[in-house]
Amino acid sequence: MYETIARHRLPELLRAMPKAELHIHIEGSLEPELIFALAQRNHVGLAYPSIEALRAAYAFTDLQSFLDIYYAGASVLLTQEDFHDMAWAYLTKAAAENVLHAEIFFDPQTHTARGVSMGTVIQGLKRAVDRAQAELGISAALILCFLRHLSEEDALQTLEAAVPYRGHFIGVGLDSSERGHPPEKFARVYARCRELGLRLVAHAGEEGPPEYIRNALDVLKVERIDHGVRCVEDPALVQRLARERVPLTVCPLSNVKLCVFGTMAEHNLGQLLAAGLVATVNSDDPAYFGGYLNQNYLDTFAALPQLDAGHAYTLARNSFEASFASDADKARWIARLDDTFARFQP
Ligand SMILES: Nc1ncnc2[nH]cnc12
Ligand SMILES: [Zn+2]
Repeated sequence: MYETIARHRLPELLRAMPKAELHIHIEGSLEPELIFALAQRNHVGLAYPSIEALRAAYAFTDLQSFLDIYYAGASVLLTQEDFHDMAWAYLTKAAAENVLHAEIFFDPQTHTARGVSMGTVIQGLKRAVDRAQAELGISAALILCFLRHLSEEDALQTLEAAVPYRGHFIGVGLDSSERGHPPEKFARVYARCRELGLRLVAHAGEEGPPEYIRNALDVLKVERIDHGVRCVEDPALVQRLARERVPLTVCPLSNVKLCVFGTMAEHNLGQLLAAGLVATVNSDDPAYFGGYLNQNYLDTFAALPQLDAGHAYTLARNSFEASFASDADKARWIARLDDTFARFQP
């Protein structure tokens, strides 16, 4: 229906279209400038002498090489104000990119292991979420992620520490080092999360095999898969994901920076959409991977010639439909999306 919109208008359209972001680690939005400012404010020492030296270290060979530097960057976060400032900086940028709704991951174990309380993390983030709704008109919700390189016992204790703040987050996810830490390692903690009525997602099929995607669905009973790009290695799984309309939160710039794909031209987003999957575009860790949400859309569409305005519409619509927002909010946002595309029609 929108294929008639000229290719040269795509960048303008991609920027203007309303969209949701469903895969953003808030600690991955921490820009080097803010890392240095918070280090100074909190008297925390850093391993890098300057902002430029830190940024120069952002050359990753795989997920683990990134995670090592990402956890080091998060060490400057100590107070509620720090968590607020980090999330506020992200939400300000997202609102300027026509993101109407963001579902934001946070990694409490990264902070509680350093002696920062669960309340400090969650209340600081929640203040930014509430302020962004009031001052920027952007809707946001928090998703607590368990670190999969740690034990399930640690995840269970983390969940119990978060229960007093149950009203401040909508769901749980699973992130960090994927290989060697399969979803079934977290079966009991996800069962407890289901009892608590939390929404469930998990990273799977980023570096891990298609079996991790299957087990995230069958054992953890997740509602969305974060990344999931390796599903294409298992055609029966692709068929199932399409039939059951399981959303995939794909992160193109991340995938290239972490060498999941050699170049953006080799990314399989076009293949996922052609297979009828409910794929979405997301930024993952924008401060580390070279761009926020619109840059992900722009670079992907520039590199994949088969993607046109019809795909842009599908991706934006998928982002709303795959969100955990109310049906009324989804309908309102999709109406705004339709209005934007109508303006671009020849
Ligand atoms: N891309 C990613 N995969 C797994 N864990 C992460 N934590 C932050 N970004 C991540
Ligand atoms: Zn991620």
